[in-house]
Amino acid sequence: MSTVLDQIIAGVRDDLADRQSQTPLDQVIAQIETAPAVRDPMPAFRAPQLSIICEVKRSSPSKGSLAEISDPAELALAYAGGGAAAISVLTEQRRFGGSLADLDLVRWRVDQPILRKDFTVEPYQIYEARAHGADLILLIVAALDDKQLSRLHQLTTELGMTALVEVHTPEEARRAVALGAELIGVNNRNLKTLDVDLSMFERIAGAIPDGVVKVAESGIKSPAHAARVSAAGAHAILVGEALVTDAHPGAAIAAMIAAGSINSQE
Ligand SMILES: O=P(O)(O)OC[C@@H](O)[C@@H](O)c1c[nH]c2ccccc12
Repeated sequence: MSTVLDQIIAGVRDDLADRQSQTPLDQVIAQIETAPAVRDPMPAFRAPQLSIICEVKRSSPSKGSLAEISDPAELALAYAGGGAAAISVLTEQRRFGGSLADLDLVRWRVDQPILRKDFTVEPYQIYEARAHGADLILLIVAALDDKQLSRLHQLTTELGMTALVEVHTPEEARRAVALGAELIGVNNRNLKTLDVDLSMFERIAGAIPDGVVKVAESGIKSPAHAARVSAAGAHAILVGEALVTDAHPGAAIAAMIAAGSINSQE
């Protein structure tokens, strides 16, 4: 039976084929020449305080529509004002309502490193991310075999970007570590069923060696949640829904950073 992840990826591949026929790869590669320089997100993630990657997300397969977001750059600026270490922009269209145009808008107005959040399955998407000014891309281990994973990871590094390598099981964490990933995200949401369980991070973080930056992703809605994953070893959290649905996202971010940084203030 096909999982939600399989269905999402089938749509992503269709949309990708359309873009590839409109803009051949050599044109995308030529666009990289004029793209802004890549920003390195790792120093901020390695800082003693809890870092937050704040997500621009209009809708999701689990919740449907979350927020209108007529101006993604305006929202990203509010995130930056609250202390975001990086901004995640969902570019998947069918289920998340995003686009590369959103990425462009945010890139023009915000100085923080930007994650192009999509279901990366082909090198084309990585060139495209770089051409549109992304600094990080997402690699979902559950969606890729080891050969694809290592090819896509290597290309990301060659283009000067950072890969956020996302896992949901101890076996996927083992594969991410074997790849040499320096930034690993534990998704508390199972992309095959969409169930969220905050204890996933706690269960998997211990299997990720020191030196790797650990990100707790999904289902983090409050300062208490931020404190919980920080106590379990998260250097950063990735938050979408709780911020796009909050009237004062900047204040919500500041409260999460404060609650999640108590452990680091020894
Ligand atoms: O909105 P939330 O529950 O705060 O989650 C944000 C982020 O973790 C989530 O959007 C996400 C994590 N991994 C993904 C992979 C693809 C699309 C989306 C995601």
